[in-house]
Parts: sequence; structure tokens; C-alpha cells
Amino acid sequence: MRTIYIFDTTLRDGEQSPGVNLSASEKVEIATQLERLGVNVIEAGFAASSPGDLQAVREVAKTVKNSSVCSLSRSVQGDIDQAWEALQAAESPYLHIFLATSPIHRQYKLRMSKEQVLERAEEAIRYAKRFFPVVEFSAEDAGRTEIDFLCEVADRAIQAGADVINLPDTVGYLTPEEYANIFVELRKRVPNVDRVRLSAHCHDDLGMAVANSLAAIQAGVEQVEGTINGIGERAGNAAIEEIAMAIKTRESLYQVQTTLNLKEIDRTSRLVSKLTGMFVPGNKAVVGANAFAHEAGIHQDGVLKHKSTYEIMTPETIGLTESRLILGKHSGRHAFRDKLTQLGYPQSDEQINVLFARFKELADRKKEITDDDLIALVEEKLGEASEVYTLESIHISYGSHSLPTASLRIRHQSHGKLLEEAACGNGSVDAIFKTIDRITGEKAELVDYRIHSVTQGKDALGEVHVRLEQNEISVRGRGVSTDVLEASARAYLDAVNRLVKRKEADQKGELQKKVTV
Ligand SMILES: CC(=O)SCCNC(=O)CCNC(=O)[C@H](O)C(C)(C)COP(=O)(O)OP(=O)(O)OC[C@H]1O[C@@H](n2cnc3c(N)ncnc32)[C@H](O)[C@@H]1OP(=O)(O)O
Ligand SMILES: CC(C)C(=O)C(=O)O
Repeated sequence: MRTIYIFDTTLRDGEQSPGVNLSASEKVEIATQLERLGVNVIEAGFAASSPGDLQAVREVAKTVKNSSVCSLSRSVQGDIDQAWEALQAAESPYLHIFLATSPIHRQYKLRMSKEQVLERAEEAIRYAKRFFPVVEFSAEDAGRTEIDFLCEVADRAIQAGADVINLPDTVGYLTPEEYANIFVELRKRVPNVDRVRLSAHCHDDLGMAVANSLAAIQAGVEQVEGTINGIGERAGNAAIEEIAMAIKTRESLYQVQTTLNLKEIDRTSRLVSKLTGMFVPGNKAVVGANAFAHEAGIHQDGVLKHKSTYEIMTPETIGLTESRLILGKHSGRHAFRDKLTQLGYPQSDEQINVLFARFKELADRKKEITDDDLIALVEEKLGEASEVYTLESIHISYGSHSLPTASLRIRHQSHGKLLEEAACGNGSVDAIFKTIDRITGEKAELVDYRIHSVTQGKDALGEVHVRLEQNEISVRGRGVSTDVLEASARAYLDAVNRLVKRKEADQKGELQKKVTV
């Protein structure tokens, strides 16, 4: 099976992402991880761009032993000299020279004729070959270069001694078919093209960088260039992890392999994101937080039954421990039950139905339901007295110049009637409690009221504890909700349920007085 060389330019093209600036030590840290990932070439920077980057390239060159270490260079002798100064200590020094070849770049940027471009490229490659064992030549903006001239440039570069010919779609302009055809044409028309490695370097301006890279592989290139997480100029470069996982997942289609240790992908992605400050979007292919996460109930049910229903690759392949079932408003009972069992709260079908209803109410309000949320819900239900009264709805009206008014609808479980009342109070909580007293007819003294959050974040769950006393009977109640007023109502009603149950038991003479439930 053909091996594809992976040329990683995270530390050069990736660092050209606006706002990214890596120190020498950060570049060494990332380079070390890239080496662990198994990339074949690490383009560590552009030595001529600054003394700092020259030093960074030098330090990477001293550190990395199992990958070639490269610097970018213009077709300028001074750039080549500085690259050599940085790379000469490398185990495997590699120079990447570029020169633009498209009409736009020739006319407006370089102000060179075609012949001048040919001569400048040839001169730079010949000079570089005096120092470097491996010289790559890039025809910058190859994607918009006339194919005849591009073949001429490649031919002159090979004659000058280039070992690798890289044809960048510098501005991400081409489609996969157009880009693949360039390599097909070079194979057909350039003498001695088989003496060099052909390389693809794609940008994502139209979102086709990875597709173009894969098309180039199918057209026979031996090397692809890209970055981790797809960072880079403008919309970025081809994402190496996406190319790698496409080759792996569709092995029978591509019939190529790489030397990458795929289990290092997740760790490498996280390190690059951390040190560059380039956040990875949740929906990013392969390494995004959602790549192996499922929320929809039908998907969760399918994945629980057989992962292949909704996963074409395993999280373990890239170094993750497991897929994530995200519990939220789209989840179903299967995932809900599975999660509670994982948390140590296995439930009967009846309990699941009761808890699932509360879970859905909560999920309608919260972006993501955390494990703490689920535990709080279960414990609230586990702790709840069998319910005499259940809260159906709550409405509060409050104004700084008017008395707060609460109106509640509470269902009496024994006869199923919906009881509705309203009451004013000194505050919203007082109004709620007074309304519950009116509905239930239970008048108890509130002796304790406490609130605390049981989960983190702005939409965290609030937990309310109350203690009520009535004729030497003391009961407690607990309620949780993202809304503390609702949590207060639930806690108070929980206490009233306990009170009612307690009095029923007392009437049966089964329990001692003044025992706190
Ligand atoms: C597609 C890519 O990503 S290419 C890499 C892009 N990366 C960078 O540019 C980051 C590092 N760059 C730098 O630090 C600076 O541009 C330097 C140090 C390389 C050059 O700085 P300066 O000497 O001030 O030149 P400046 O950046 O203003 O302009 C670039 C010059 O190089 C010339 N040039 C551009 N590409 C090449 C090339 N491949 N070979 C030779 N000359 C080139 C331009 O024509 C221009 O020359 P001019 O000033 O005579 O018109
Ligand atoms: C220097 C070259 C390879 C480049 O980065 C580009 O053309 O995108």
C-alpha cells in the first residue's frame, strides 16, 4: 500500500493565522508532539522572517530527531542562508523554497516576467542544494497558474535539483477535480517527474482544502501538507487529522497509508488549540467536542444498541476514551436510563417515567444536563414523600411598587383535581408559600429556608431546603430547579407532602411525636 508523506506546517502556515504568535519553547513543545504523532516533515517556521523565528527553528531542529525539520524561504539567497543557519544542526534538514508563478502574482507582486520567474527559481534551488539534502520547491498560487507555464516551472525546478515539487492552491480557489487534474497533467507532461515527490498544499477559502488534498492523493501525489485543526492563513489549511481519518476510514477507497500514530490526534489537537489560542469549534470534524457526541434520542438509542449506527470511526482511534451521550431536550429514555445506571441510580420503569418527565422540563431550560443535575433530580425524587400534591404550574407577578402575587396550580393526587389559587406576599417566596397554604389548607410555620446551587454556570440548578413546624411536628422539604422561585415552591410542597403523610401516620398512632422526618 502506497505511503503518503505528511508535511505539517502548523508552526509556519498555521502560525500565520492572524493573532497567533508562538514562542520558541511553544514551538518546541508542539514539534515534540508532532513528532510523537508521526508526521514526516515539520515546517518549524520562516527563519528569515525574524531573529526569534530563526531561533525557534533552530531549537526545533535541535530537539526533533524522528521527523525532518524544515524552514520556509523565499527564492532569495539571504533567506536560504538564514534557513541553513537555523537548520544545519537538524538530524534531517529540509528546505522549502517558494516563488509565485501565477499571472496575478507575477504582474502585481513580483513584477517579474515568466522567464525571470523561471531563472529565479532555478538559481535559488541550485544554491540551496549546496547545503540541504532535501529541497522542496513550491510554485505559489499554482492553482491560478497557466498549466503550460506550471509544467515549465516544474521541469526547470526538477532540472535544478528539487526533490519535492509542491503545487499550492494558495488562495483555496480550485475544486477537487480541477486540483487533481493539475497533478495528472504534470505526470503526463513533465520529464523526470517521477524523480521527485509531488506534494499538495491546500487552503480552505471555499471549504474544499481537505477534499482537494484527498483528490490529489487519488491523482497520485506522494505528499500532502496541512496543519493540525486546519489553522492557517485566512480560512486555514487542510486539516491533517481530517485527511488522516479519511484515509483510515475509507482505506479501501484510497488504498494509501501514513506513518501517523492516530491515537495522538486528540492530544495534538488540544495542545495546538491551547498554545495558539485558536479554539476548535464543537462541530469541527474529527477533533471537535461534538465529533463523538450524540444528543438526539434516536441516535443515542442507536449508538447504545450498536455504535456503527451513527459512528463511522471510533473515538479510541484518535485517543479519546469513549463516545459521549449528551443528555438534553432531544434525548430519549434509553440514554436517560443508561446514564442514571452509570451514575449508580438504576431505576424501575415507573421511576424512569416520573424522572424522565422532570428531566425533560429541566432540559427545556438548560443547554446541557450535567451529571450533578441528574443526581439532584434523582435525589429530589428519591427523597420526596409519596406525593399528595404535585406542582403543575407557577406564575409570579412582581413590581417594585406593587405587592408580589403568586398563582399556582396544584394537582391533588388522590382525586386528580387541579386546585388553583393566588395570594400576595411580602415577597415572591412569601406569596408562593401563602398560595400553597391556601390550596392545601395546611398552615405550618416556616422555621428554616436555605438556597444553594448544586451545579455550576449561569443556568445552574438551585436547590432550596425548607423546614416547617406544625403542632410539634417538624418536617423538611427539598426542591431543585434552574429557577429558585420554582425550587422554593417544590421544596415547600415537598415539606407539606411530608407533613400530610406524617399526620396520617400519627392518626394511625404508628409514630412518636416531635420526630423530624
Ligand atoms: C503563501 C505564503 O504563506 S508565503 C509566506 C508568507 N509569510 C510571511 O510573509 C511571513 C514572514 N515574512 C516576513 O517576515 C517578511 O515578509 C520578509 C522578512 C520575508 C520580507 O520582508 P521585507 O523585506 O520587508 O519585504 P516585504 O514583506 O515588504 O515584501 C516582500 C518582498 O519579497 C518579494 N517576494 C515575495 N515572495 C518572494 C519569493 N518567493 N521569492 C523572492 N522574493 C519574493 C516581494 O516581491 C517583495 O519584494 P519587494 O519589496 O522588492 O517588492
Ligand atoms: C509557501 C506556500 C507553500 C504557501 O504557504 C501557500 O502557497 O499557501
